Amino acid sequence: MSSADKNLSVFSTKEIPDVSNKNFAIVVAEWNSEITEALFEGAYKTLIEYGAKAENITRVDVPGSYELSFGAQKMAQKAQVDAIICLGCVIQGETKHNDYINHAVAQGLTNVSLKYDKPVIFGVLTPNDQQQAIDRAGGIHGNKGDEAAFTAIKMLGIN
Ligand SMILES: Nc1c(NC[C@H](O)[C@H](O)[C@H](O)CO)[nH]c(=O)[nH]c1=O
Ligand SMILES: CC(=O)[C@@H](O)COP(=O)(O)O
Repeated sequence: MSSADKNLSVFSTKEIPDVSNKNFAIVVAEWNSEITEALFEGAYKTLIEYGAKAENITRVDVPGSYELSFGAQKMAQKAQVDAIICLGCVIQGETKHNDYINHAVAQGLTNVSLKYDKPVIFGVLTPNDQQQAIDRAGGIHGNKGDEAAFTAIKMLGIN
């Protein structure tokens, strides 16, 4: 189904777990910071809106989305961290570089999640151009940061 004119950030608010005592790490890629900062703002706002405490949210910055896996691993190794949200934006260029990054970070985050038995959320935009990124970082298609944060909360309800 086309994403045209669709808010991709609509999600069910049923059965939201209590996360008032849960610790979240948000790993943010610095590449395309205009976009990733908007994703972070959305994720942070959503965590607070659904019960997380500001003092229980830690932010870590990495250079690019490819480094999100390493940043996630460093956070997952911390016993007190309950869930990790990874935010990035990989815009297609002239070569296949974006494909290699996207595949690497998707697999890398999955590996960290399974290795440390903790939710590691893929909040990485993979747009074809800047406008598609803007549309998904607080624009007409919602905010992928909101979705990523809400996903982390819901995953903490799985025991
Ligand atoms: N072009 C983008 C990058 N490229 C940088 C890589 O993520 C990585 O930092 C570099 O290959 C060194 O390991 N990163 C993004 O997040 N977004 C891009 O559009
Ligand atoms: C996705 C990126 O790393 C981006 O800088 C690649 O650009 P290009 O494929 O034009 O080298």
